[in-house]
Amino acid sequence: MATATKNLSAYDKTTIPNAKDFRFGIVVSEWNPDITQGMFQGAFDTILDCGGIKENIVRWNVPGSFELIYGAKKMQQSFDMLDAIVVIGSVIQGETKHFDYVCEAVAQGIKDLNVHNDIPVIFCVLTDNTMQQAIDRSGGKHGNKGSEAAIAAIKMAQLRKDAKF
Ligand SMILES: Nc1c(NC[C@H](O)[C@H](O)[C@H](O)CO)[nH]c(=O)[nH]c1=O
Ligand SMILES: CC(=O)[C@@H](O)COP(=O)(O)O
Repeated sequence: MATATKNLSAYDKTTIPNAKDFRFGIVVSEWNPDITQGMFQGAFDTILDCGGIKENIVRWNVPGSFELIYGAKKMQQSFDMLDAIVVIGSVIQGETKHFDYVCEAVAQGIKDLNVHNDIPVIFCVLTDNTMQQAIDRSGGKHGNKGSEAAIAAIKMAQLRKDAKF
């Protein structure tokens, strides 16, 4: 289903686990900061709306989306009690193929963290053709991908908790 046919911020709280006991890490890229800050706010607000506690949310910033990989890895090594991590980035097509390499590298790197480590890392990285597409998906007409990512983080934290018993 294309984003254009759904609202990224829509969720039914009755279907979401309570987030009160979960601790979240959020790594935020500083490229396209208005976009990434909008997604951070969406994620932060959604976690609190679902019962999360602001003191249980830690935020680190990194220079660009490529650095989300290392930032998430080091966050896992620095905090042994996190239940899920959300990485937030906005990659927008420029004149060259750099967009392709950054997007592929970040997707593969975050995938690898999920494969090799025990903390779910949620991929909240917009890969847009234009700034308007990014605006539309970070609190604009298509909702907020940060909210969608927060819901995924809560659900995966619960899955990880349930899997231990
Ligand atoms: N063009 C964008 C970048 N490029 C920077 C890379 O992510 C990286 O920081 C650099 O190559 C140094 O390693 N990053 C974004 O997040 N968004 C872009 O649109
Ligand atoms: C995704 C990028 O790195 C890109 O925005 C950089 O722009 P350009 O391809 O024009 O150098």
